[in-house]
Amino acid sequence: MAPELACKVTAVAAAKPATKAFVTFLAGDGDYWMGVVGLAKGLRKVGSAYPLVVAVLPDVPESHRRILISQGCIVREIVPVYPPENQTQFAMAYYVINYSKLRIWEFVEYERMVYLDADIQVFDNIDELFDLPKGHFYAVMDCFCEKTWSHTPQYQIGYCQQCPDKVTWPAAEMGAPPALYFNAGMFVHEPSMATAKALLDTLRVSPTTPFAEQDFLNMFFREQYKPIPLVYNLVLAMLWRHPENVQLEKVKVVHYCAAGSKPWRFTGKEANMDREDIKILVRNWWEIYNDESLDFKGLLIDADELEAAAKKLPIRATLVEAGTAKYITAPSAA
Ligand SMILES: O=c1ccn([C@@H]2O[C@H](COP(=O)(O)OP(=O)(O)O)[C@@H](O)[C@H]2O)c(=O)[nH]1
Ligand SMILES: OC[C@H]1O[C@H](O[C@@H]2[C@@H](O)[C@H](O)[C@@H](O)[C@H](O)[C@@H]2O)[C@H](O)[C@@H](O)[C@H]1O
Ligand SMILES: [Mn+2]
Repeated sequence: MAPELACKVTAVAAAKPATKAFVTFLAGDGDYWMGVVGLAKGLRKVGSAYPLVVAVLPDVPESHRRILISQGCIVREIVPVYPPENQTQFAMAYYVINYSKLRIWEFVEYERMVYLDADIQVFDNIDELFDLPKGHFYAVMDCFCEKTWSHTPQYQIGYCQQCPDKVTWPAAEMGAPPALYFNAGMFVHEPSMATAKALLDTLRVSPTTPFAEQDFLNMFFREQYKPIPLVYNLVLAMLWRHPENVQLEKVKVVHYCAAGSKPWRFTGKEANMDREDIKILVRNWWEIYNDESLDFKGLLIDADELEAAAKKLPIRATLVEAGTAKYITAPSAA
């Protein structure tokens, strides 16, 4: 075996198994796979040391799974989680599938994971999040000012946790103000079968609510929740709702969650989508998505082995066959 290859293989073989990883969620046969590819390339661009796991529902087509594997992702199929009898109108009808995110607590081969929605892009290295003290649930505070919150008392009186002094919470009439509430598009968690079971057992007896699994996670982790700075999950509405809280040049993670802001289907026609800052953020997403230098290079594998990989076997092994020195590097930054 060529000496330079031997050291490569040794280096890979010696690499510790990944006990930390980013994880995202993919459902359906629509275009969110483009968000996952963008995220995988973004994490590679910032030189993250951890792989990207993609929890896919059974309805994600093989063709999309192959694309994700070719970008170095570790594809894991999950069993869908359906909420109890659906008594409520979700803020967005498709939110019903988002309860399946809860399966990522079952990924117990990882001791720590950072969850990122597929409509998120990472523009600066955030690996430090994996080393935050254990025992807490870390996520960024959300904003209550968008119309999607019109069902809530805080929206009706113009109260938002992002500016608690602007409209004082009328405790006398309305009791205690709402607990700090996080956006569930990004969070740091510790997989555990006990937590996974407790989540599903609790879900079974919890009423569904407009923000689906986001509301549920806020209720479940209410005592452990620790806010982390907004730079780790810029919910786009903050740009026009609370610009005083945003220093865009310091933002590390952008969450394209505002209506009409998904970069891969951006038209610029919806409210606020004609803003210069939004157009720049969408352009920045596309620059990463289209950058071929960020494509995953480490996969030297023929079709039948890709077939095996597409059957959700995580690619971590080093395959070296005498004669045909083929090897797969463990996905580094996804
Ligand atoms: O058709 C869909 C809708 C949602 N998602 C996943 O569910 C997450 C939450 O949905 P979304 O980000 O659209 O919600 P928002 O943050 O905009 O409220 C997405 O980021 C994807 O990871 C998906 O894979 N396919
Ligand atoms: O299923 C509920 C979803 O709720 C959240 O999105 C909302 C929330 O951020 C609101 O505050 C915004 O107003 C809204 O635009 C945005 O879509 C999460 O981002 C998403 O991952 C998912 O949990
Ligand atoms: Mn999102």
